[in-house]
Amino acid sequence: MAHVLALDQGTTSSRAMIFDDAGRVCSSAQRELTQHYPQPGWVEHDPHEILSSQFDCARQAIAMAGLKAGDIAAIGIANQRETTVLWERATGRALAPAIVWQDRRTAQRCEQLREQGWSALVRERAGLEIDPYFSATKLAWLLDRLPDARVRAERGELAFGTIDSWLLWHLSGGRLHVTDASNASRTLLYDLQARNWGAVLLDCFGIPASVLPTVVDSIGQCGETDPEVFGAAIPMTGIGGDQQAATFGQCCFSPGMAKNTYGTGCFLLMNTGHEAVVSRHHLLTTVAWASAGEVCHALEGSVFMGGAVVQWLRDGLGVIERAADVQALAAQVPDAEGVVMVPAFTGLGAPYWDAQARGSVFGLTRGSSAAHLARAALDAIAQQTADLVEAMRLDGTGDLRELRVDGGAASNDLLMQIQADLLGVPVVRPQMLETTALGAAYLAGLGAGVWTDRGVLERQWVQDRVFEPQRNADWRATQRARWADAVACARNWRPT
Ligand SMILES: Nc1ncnc2c1ncn2[C@@H]1O[C@H](COP(=O)(O)OP(=O)(O)O)[C@@H](O)[C@H]1O
Ligand SMILES: O=P(O)(O)OC[C@H](O)CO
Repeated sequence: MAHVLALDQGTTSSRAMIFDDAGRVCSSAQRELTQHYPQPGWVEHDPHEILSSQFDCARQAIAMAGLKAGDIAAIGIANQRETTVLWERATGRALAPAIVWQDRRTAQRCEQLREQGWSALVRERAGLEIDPYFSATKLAWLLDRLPDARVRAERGELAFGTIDSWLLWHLSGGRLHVTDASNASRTLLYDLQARNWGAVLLDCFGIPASVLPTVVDSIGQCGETDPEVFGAAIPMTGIGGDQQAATFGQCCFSPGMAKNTYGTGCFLLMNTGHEAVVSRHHLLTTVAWASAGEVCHALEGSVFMGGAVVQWLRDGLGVIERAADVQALAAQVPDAEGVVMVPAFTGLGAPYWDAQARGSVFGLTRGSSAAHLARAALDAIAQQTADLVEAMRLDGTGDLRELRVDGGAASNDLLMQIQADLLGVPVVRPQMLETTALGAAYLAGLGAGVWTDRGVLERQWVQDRVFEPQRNADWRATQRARWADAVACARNWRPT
């Protein structure tokens, strides 16, 4: 029996899971990652803690499965995307903390670039919005702020990478400086048509080509681990940004299929096939995966506050003890009774891209309780997702037939029912909710020949529950209109 090791390096934790060739979980290990907030709007990780936590749990997962490194057929990597690391090639030491995708320090620079009129060209070439979310302005910030960094980068002494590149560099003992196309397509520097770094984009963001990794396929061998790391050389045959990996793990292999992951944020990706559909409604065009020179694209909507709203109810307001308690609290009331929450705590992502909007609650009365707030929080998660589905429809993707769901908050039955009601399409939850790690294993297993084709994987996908819509179109229209009003009010509020 063949075994595949999946490394899932996420925003809040590093995870490692071993799967057998029937797609079953043999072992799983996880380590929390320290979050650093050195200034308002800044979010950082220690790149070396990312390495130690990820490698420790990989070793633990191998041991827990009763295996040795030599028994592992392949390693697949799925990672938090956009997060930016700059390191010294000679020593492999990071020059500064990693700037995390949630970090807003380059908001002004992005505004400047938008004012200079770069948005249309960038959207056309990179498929993305000019927003601090993506890597390019984070990397430029490091090159401009760290002593001698720009000169050293131009001399070829420094390497840039998203977390996949950073892990691969150290897994290979400093031999590999690569990234896959799905991660590259989150940097603002990758030209979707040229299928490589784009000279105009490098110019726009002021990035020297000498710091960039080589772009490789998501499926296929890119190298082997240094035997020092796990005790034997293991082929590394799969790489994907975590949301693209989850799309693969959900077996959304055909155009029109979509998944939404309800984690800290919500990330909805729809497979658009070979075509890189450029959105006219502020969604993102992204590489889903690349294999044997073939590229599959996706339209993506990224929502910054998903399950994190529930964390706020827990840690900020203290109205629940555990995230899962939100369901019972929200179920105490039949609906939010006019309370609408817009969770723009860090601005709004797709399709608004409004860095200035702030979290707001509307419609409070003397009768409003914690239960109404909890209900409004779940409504808000589902409404933000409905915004994305609506934008996709306007982009001409056709009507969504069903939405596959995963991530921590997808275990919430009430949220899933609200989602189905607001979308008017079935919401389908698989038994396996760790689809990111599963997707990394699938990419790697296909790359190593553990699985011969995607049909085998489709047969391993098992449904847990389908949530059918229970409300009519009039109800949906009223709810959506109320939400649109609330979003407009939240966007009119300007923080001082
Ligand atoms: N039953 C639940 N209902 C609603 N939200 C939940 C529930 N369980 C977990 N969450 C939320 O889901 C998120 C954790 O999901 P996870 O997929 O582990 O996220 P990530 O990979 O982004 O760290 C947290 O923000 C948490 O508040
Ligand atoms: O680490 P996650 O699962 O919250 O995913 C983060 C995304 O990749 C950011 O784009």
